[in-house]
Amino acid sequence: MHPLYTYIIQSLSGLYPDLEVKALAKGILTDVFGFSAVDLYAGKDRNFSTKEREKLEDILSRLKRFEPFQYITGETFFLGHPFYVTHDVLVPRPETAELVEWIVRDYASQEGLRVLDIGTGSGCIAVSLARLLPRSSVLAWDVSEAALSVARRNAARNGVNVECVRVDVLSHIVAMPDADIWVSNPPYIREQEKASMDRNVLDWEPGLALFVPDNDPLLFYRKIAELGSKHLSSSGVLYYEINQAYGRETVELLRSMGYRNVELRKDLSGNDRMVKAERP
Ligand SMILES: C[S@@+](CC[C@H](N)C(=O)[O-])C[C@H]1O[C@@H](n2cnc3c(N)ncnc32)[C@H](O)[C@@H]1O
Repeated sequence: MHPLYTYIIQSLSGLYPDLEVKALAKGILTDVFGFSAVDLYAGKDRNFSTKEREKLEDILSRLKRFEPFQYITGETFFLGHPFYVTHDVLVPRPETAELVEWIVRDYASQEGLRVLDIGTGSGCIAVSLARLLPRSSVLAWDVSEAALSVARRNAARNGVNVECVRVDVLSHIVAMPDADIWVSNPPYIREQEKASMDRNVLDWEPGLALFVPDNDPLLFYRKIAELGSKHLSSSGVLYYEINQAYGRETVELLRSMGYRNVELRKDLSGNDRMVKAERP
């Protein structure tokens, strides 16, 4: 094993689970410093400049403060494709990829769909749907202009068109688009859950993307469903990523608003995570 690999492991040991420390050590040396995995495991030496050494120390000190590795490198992969991430956007999660896969399976044979992604963040959902649904037109909303600029860069990076517009979905919206699919992974963590959250999320990811008031955890789901019941196309479908603690409540909310064929699904970890519902 390369001595730098061992050095990184020693520096981070005890701060993260062992497997994660190993993954970080490999990620730092291969993704950031361009080591090949073979050279790394063979312990093959290569010149490591003073500048590289300084950069490594900077990365380690940021990891010691639990900054997510994706923010340090400025990018991540979602459904196998590269996405820029900054502190203005949530790091895309694997559960969200499962939601995108559900939509793509449902609409595999259809072309020219109109899609609206509400709370687009990095644009991971919007950009992936633009890439995977042939000839679709995709509109992405977010209240954060900084997030929208990341989403625009990600659309360009992945070679797709996504129209990114600043909209506060909780306020009065003047122009509602016609769309066949509405998808949203809105903020859904209650303030009271902060106490049990990992520091890498709590200290570093944008609060605007995460939290809802304790007394109204379904705030975004209700508001978006209200708009959808009037403005989704007549055969339109709503897809949500949800808080695992609120599967039943979200389903009941949508049924009570007249949505049809409401379906709740679990993610790969077995938690209630996604809901699909047809327009009333
Ligand atoms: C949980 S993040 C999801 C980001 C991305 N769609 C994903 O799945 O990784 C929620 C997003 O909703 C945005 N947001 C928060 N409040 C909003 C509002 N009132 N109107 C529109 N977007 C909002 C946040 O800026 C954030 O980007």
